[in-house]
Amino acid sequence: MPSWVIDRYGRNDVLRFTRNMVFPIIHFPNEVIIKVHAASLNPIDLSMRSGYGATALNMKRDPLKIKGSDTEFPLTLGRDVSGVVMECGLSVSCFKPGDEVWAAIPPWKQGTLSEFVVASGNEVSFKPKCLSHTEAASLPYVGLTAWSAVNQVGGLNRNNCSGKRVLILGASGGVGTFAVQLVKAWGAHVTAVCSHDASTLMKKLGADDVIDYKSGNLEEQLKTLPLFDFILDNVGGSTEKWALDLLKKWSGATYVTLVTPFLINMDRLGVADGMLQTGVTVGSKTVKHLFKGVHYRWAFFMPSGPSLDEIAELVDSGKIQPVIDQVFSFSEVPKAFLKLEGGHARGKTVIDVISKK
Ligand SMILES: NC(=O)C1=CN([C@@H]2O[C@H](COP(=O)(O)OP(=O)(O)OC[C@H]3O[C@@H](n4cnc5c(N)ncnc54)[C@H](OP(=O)(O)O)[C@@H]3O)[C@@H](O)[C@H]2O)C=CC1
Repeated sequence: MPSWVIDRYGRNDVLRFTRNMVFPIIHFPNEVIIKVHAASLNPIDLSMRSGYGATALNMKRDPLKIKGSDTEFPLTLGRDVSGVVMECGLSVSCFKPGDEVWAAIPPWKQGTLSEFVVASGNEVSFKPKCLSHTEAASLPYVGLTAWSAVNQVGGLNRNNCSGKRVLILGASGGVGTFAVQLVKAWGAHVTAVCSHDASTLMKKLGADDVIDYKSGNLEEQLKTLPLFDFILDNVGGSTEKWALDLLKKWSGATYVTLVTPFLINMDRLGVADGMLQTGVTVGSKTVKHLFKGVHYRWAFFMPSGPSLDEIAELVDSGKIQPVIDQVFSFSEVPKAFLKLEGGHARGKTVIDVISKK
């Protein structure tokens, strides 16, 4: 089947189009095969192209590897899919061939830059009815990441979010544009931090305050605002040195970052030492900030069909809309990677897998 694959890690020239990728088969009774209509790219695709996370991901891939090949290559990138169910394993009762579905495929599985992809039934959900496949493919990975950070790790939900002051750093990208809409839909007061040229988009998505991080000292600008109940950090780096001081103290206020050294530590130090290092880092930071009266947390993308069901409801009720930066045809996948690599995302980079171009 037609797929974009890599045979080694590296820069953009490692991407290779083939018509001869082996058609996927159902290994476990809970799996479904999806015909991919559209996919999208995320920063993790760029990182994985260069070998990021290979140590940990290869451990998870092992059960599949022993079924045929002794390496992870040829490896297909791409995490998001919107498409149509082609075949279901024997224990799949929620879906049948012909259903229009969406999913985010975890990074240890073969990806969606391909004509077909295999997913576990519990990773799949019915596509929002109001969206085309192209629109739908822009949401699962960033939506589930934001859901994990805001809801599962941060503890915010539709019942407790009303009136809470939420700060989103890096609000103009894939995760940020979703997170702004999510907490706004739950009634929060949202402060979005982005470049000046994204401020109209942020207002359109519902942000109450928009701060341009390039105009003057960001920390000083944010200190002039009332304290926050929740911070989502999509930027990382030096931000966490000062951002936690913007939280209300001793009130359960939480800072959640998506930029963590979890997989890098394992690539650098091996699995055991990498996990140890990660545990020590997150543990010491959590305790340090707990003594200062605020919560410090890391969050990760979590594949989940049930969470996608909830996201689909928000989409179909008009509370969350896809934010698409640019759409590429399947033949333009390398160009789409270069676009993503250029940074300054305003929402998502989408691939129309079955377009005729
Ligand atoms: N832990 C996990 O499981 C996951 C982690 N992530 C991570 O979260 C981060 C965000 O992901 P995603 O939204 O998909 O990325 P995108 O590339 O879509 O967006 C990043 C956005 O941040 C903006 N930006 C860059 N620097 C700053 C800054 N200093 N302050 C404010 N905004 C800034 C960029 O625009 P501009 O430069 O023009 O301002 C861009 O709009 C990435 O680092 C990603 O790796 C994502 C998913 C899962």
